[in-house]
Amino acid sequence: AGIGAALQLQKCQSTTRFIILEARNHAGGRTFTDTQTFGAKAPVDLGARWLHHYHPDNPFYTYYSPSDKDRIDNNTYDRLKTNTFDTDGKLIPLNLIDEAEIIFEQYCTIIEKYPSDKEDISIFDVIRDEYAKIENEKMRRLVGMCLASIEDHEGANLTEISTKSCEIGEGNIDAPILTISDGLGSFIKQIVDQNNLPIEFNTVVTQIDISNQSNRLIHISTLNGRHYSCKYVLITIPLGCLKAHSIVFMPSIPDWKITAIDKMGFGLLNKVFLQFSSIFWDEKLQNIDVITNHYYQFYVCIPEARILVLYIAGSHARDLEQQSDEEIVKTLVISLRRIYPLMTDPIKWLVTRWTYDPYSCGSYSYFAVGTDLETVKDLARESHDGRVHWAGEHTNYSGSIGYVDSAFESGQREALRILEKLEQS
Ligand SMILES: Cc1cc2nc3c(=O)[nH]c(=O)nc-3n(C[C@H](O)[C@H](O)[C@H](O)COP(=O)(O)OP(=O)(O)OC[C@H]3O[C@@H](n4cnc5c(N)ncnc54)[C@H](O)[C@@H]3O)c2cc1C
Repeated sequence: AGIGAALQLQKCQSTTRFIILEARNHAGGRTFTDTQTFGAKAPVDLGARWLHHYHPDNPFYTYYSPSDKDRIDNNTYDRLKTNTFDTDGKLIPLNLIDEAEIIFEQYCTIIEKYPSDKEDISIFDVIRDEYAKIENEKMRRLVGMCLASIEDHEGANLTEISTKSCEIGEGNIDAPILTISDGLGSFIKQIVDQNNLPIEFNTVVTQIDISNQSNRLIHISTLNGRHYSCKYVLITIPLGCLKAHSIVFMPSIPDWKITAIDKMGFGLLNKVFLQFSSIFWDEKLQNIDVITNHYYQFYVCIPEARILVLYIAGSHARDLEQQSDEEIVKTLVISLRRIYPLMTDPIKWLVTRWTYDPYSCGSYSYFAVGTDLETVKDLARESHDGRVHWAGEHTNYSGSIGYVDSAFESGQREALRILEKLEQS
């Protein structure tokens, strides 16, 4: 969001002076491509990997021309390029998956048709009775897996997600999805470098003082003892940091915004990267889904780097964060070995723990039970006499929320507002 705003402000730099204060030692926030752990030839995105809504309306469209190495898909899941294995390690035939998907589609229709005049309840509460009716244990597991894919997408448990609002904020979901081979984080970094954006790295903002009425200047203090003054400030820190009160506001954030911050859901999606000395799975596969007695394991395959990436969300992700890397890897290897008895142990691994990232405190926002578009509008609405502006994926009320392009669009939106005010003053 900060980068989107900065590019917009840069267009009018002759009249507007601005600076981005960034806590980390690099740009991109939740888009970061790691080229160290597995080497420069095996870049991995620790946060966002896919550029969704990839069509000419996407603000990134003009910034990037896909190369032959990149991929453009209609979906991140292709059933023909996915193998699904049951608890006994046996491959589940496609016709059973199809059957499960038909039931899942019926649930989606029930969710969509939930009456708008009824009290909001969780997705799970809406389908609970139908789900309980499935007598065949295998089918129950398969439908459960389809349901778990929603949890993966939202970063939250079905018991937490709003039935009435879950469809909002997806944007043009049918538009293609771009996978950049060098990493989405590398692409965002490239935009920052090419445009020479004025960023002060390693600058953790701790306090924003808007109380001075005499000169109408806002005073910003940072952890490394620096002070900045400005007319307007745009806050683009993640919702997780707002929930954790990581910046002190003087006077404090108004109650209506605090309510929105507290109510809106901020989910958790983690990734576990496992690199092997050789590929033991079918090289053509895009995904491997494994049903275990504890949770569903969704792997994305990166054969060119001999890597499998586990995506895990919600409470399972929170539980996993409590374990050591070695414990996590051991559990995953045990369930994978049931399918591939001859596989070797991974040679390298990497586990993300987004909850404990102090500059994110989770992964991305979702509509928690009881929230709606008004909540997002409150998150976006300026405060403190119009001098404090707000952007970030969680504020993008006129498009999608939770995505990289959502964040960028919200930054552009607020930059235009600030520019308008500066022009009028
Ligand atoms: C595991 C994971 C997978 C994801 N996958 C996808 C995907 O495939 N596609 C997709 O579109 N989206 C994905 N997302 C979501 C996407 O990454 C975010 O929606 C988007 O990057 C958010 O951008 P933002 O500008 O709102 O926040 P951020 O990118 O988090 O930027 C906020 C910035 O504020 C900085 N900051 C925080 N606190 C302070 C402070 N006190 N002082 C100074 N600076 C501070 C942070 O360091 C950060 O740089 C994923 C996210 C995660 C975590």
